[in-house]
Amino acid sequence: MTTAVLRVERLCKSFGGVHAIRDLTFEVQPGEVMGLIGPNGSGKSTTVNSLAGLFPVTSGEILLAGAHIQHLPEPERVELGLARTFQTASVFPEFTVRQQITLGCEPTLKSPPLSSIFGIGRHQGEVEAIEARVQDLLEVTGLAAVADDAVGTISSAQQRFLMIATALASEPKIVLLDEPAAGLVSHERKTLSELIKSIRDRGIAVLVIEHHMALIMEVCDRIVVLNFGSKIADGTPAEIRSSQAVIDAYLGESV
Ligand SMILES: Nc1ncnc2c1ncn2[C@@H]1O[C@H](COP(=O)(O)OP(=O)(O)OP(=O)(O)O)[C@@H](O)[C@H]1O
Repeated sequence: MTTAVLRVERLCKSFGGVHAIRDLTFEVQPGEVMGLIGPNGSGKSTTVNSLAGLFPVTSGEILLAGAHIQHLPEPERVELGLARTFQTASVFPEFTVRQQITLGCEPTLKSPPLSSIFGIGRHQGEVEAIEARVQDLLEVTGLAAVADDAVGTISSAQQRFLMIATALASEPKIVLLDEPAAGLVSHERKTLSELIKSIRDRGIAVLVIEHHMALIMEVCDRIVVLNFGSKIADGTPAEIRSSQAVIDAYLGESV
């Protein structure tokens, strides 16, 4: 039996009297794309933020490739193979696209912090490997043409792809994508769905939060549905589409 890349067990997170996540259990298998959907306020972002270590959980367990991570700070989770993107682009506008992705490689380096950008104290053996990794990510995310442009000058869609490239630079076992399609137009969403599939084809698991149902139904192998912080369904896109509980809580008759 393969070990799940991510296992969430009986997770609870409360903010004062607000129970944002209640007793949530699910698994993501290696190389699987899992969608996390639900109405506004159902607990999706709280789940991703809890997994990434943005704040402590109230109770429950989080296992990354079989190891408990719920007590670890965010940077250690990244080093162990859990990467994420944010709903809003959080980048350094004065850096070039290439530098921004290079910075994403830092958690995997033996050299001192920021040596990948400033070139001081770098292990020579790492230099070529990093450059090759960054070039590969520029190409896979469609950013090669703007590699040497300042981050602040590229389009908002390109900034979204840059966030994914930066997350992938840490060579994760799983990447958490928080509303990656927000603000994208149709042809950009198509590029995004191809990118998500190519991430899976590299053996990296993906957990994606998204309100754009056509994208979710197309790219996901499995979908977990939340409502009021609790899981109300877990199944294939076809199963989710026909679940009466999901239709009642979230989808309506629209898909
Ligand atoms: N930092 C916080 N402090 C207090 N309450 C919070 C906090 N973050 C989230 N909540 C509450 O937790 C619940 C779940 O919110 P969350 O943002 O996780 O939902 P969501 O499914 O991601 O919603 P959306 O689709 O609108 O992004 C909501 O009731 C929200 O008001």
